Amino acid sequence: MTETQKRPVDVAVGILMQANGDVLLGQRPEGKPYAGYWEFPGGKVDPGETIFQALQREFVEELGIEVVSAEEWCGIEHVYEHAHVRLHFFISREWRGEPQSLEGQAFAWQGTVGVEPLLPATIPLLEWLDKVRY
Ligand SMILES: Nc1nc2c([nH]c(=O)n2[C@H]2C[C@H](O)[C@@H](COP(=O)(O)OP(=O)(O)OP(=O)(O)O)O2)c(=O)[nH]1
Repeated sequence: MTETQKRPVDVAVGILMQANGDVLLGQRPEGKPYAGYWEFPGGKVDPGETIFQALQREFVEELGIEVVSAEEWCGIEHVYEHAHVRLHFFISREWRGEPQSLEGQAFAWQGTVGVEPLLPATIPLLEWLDKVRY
């Protein structure tokens, strides 16, 4: 087992949920592992940050959005070839700003999620999400 597989990396992931249940997904940009795959916006937690602070930072950097509040929803661990990740999913219904493509990525509001491919660790979330959508 390699070093990257042994040590899980914390990742903050945010699901922005509109009043009608639509959620925001983004497409991973070129140059990252799984480029072109769809995901919920987020990224790795930096040293010294709380997971929620990382979530807020990533949303500003990627989308120009200020996440005002979010509730921690569920956690998933997944071992990829490139990393062992511990994903912390938050649901936010309170944010400021409209999403902008600050890293050149595509994004889309989706009801029943129809974009693909999705990052493998995120796929099971969609079924659970349908239960809390409204
Ligand atoms: N944002 C996000 N990451 C996910 C999801 N599902 C999933 O398996 N991941 C994984 C993919 C990556 O291995 C990891 C996120 O790391 P990343 O490389 O995108 O993070 P980052 O933006 O901090 O990247 P960088 O600064 O290192 O370029 O979490 C998801 O739904 N959203």
